[in-house]
Amino acid sequence: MRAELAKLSFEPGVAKPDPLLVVDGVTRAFGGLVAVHVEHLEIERGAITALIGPNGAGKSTLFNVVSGFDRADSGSWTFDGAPVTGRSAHRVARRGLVRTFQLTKTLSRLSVLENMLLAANGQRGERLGLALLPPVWLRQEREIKRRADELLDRFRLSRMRDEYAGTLSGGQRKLLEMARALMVRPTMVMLDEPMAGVNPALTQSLLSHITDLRDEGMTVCFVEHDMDVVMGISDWVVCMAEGEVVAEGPPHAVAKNPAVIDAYLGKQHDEPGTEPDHE
Ligand SMILES: Nc1ncnc2c1ncn2[C@@H]1O[C@H](COP(=O)(O)OP(=O)(O)OP(=O)(O)O)[C@@H](O)[C@H]1O
Repeated sequence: MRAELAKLSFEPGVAKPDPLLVVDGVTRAFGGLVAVHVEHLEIERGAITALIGPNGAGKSTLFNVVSGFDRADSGSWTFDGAPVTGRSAHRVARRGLVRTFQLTKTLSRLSVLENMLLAANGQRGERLGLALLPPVWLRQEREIKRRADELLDRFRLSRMRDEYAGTLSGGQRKLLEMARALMVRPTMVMLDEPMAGVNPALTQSLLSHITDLRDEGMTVCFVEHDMDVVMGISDWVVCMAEGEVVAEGPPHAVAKNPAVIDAYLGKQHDEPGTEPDHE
């Protein structure tokens, strides 16, 4: 349905042909600051959606709320037709929605493989009865290891399998973060600045991993500040400013959208100390 996106009206909150995630009336405030106030947002299944907006626009907070890492003050959201409002991150992940973090969650004093196995935690032993039966448990253990090795191979981290994760470069940590997210075989991944701090060679590799995931049918939503990256791989772009969705559309339409230009320029103009001197 990706091709259908170009036919939509490019309005904030526009209905998508086949939405996987649907957000309604979600608000989240910190003290007096309304970090997120999203009236309606649909994320198309099987597409790459970029979430852009100036610093403090509410992008990470929205990711946190829908993925179960933070609570909303109001609103609801559904994933693949099922209500997931207020569910824990663990339960949301079991439904197929997984997020990664700007600062990766890898544990430096564990090996790369152990980090992968930890990400699968919760798959095993979900049903206590089964978990108590050693053969079943062992079979699951083997399956989880096989999945981890397959992903380490895919992300070219096999060489590092038994090294401490702390020895990985920044870019390799990002790859590991993505590989870990895939351990639970999600249908949608939310990537928070997957390219930040990554050298140009690995950026290319990360970008092709993201498009490969989409081409295999996964839904990808990612927060990104680098507009070249956004333009290069997104099927659709959502722009937030001051907690709200201010524009949506295909990359080139969004780049020209006055609300988007305002969001970025307005931020600069509002910055204390950047006012022109009228004296
Ligand atoms: N735990 C928190 N406590 C207090 N304020 C918070 C908290 N988390 C976020 N905020 C505030 O909410 C607003 C939105 O922050 P958020 O991190 O979601 O923005 P963002 O669009 O992801 O920004 P960036 O691009 O800089 O990561 C900001 O003003 C931020 O300071």
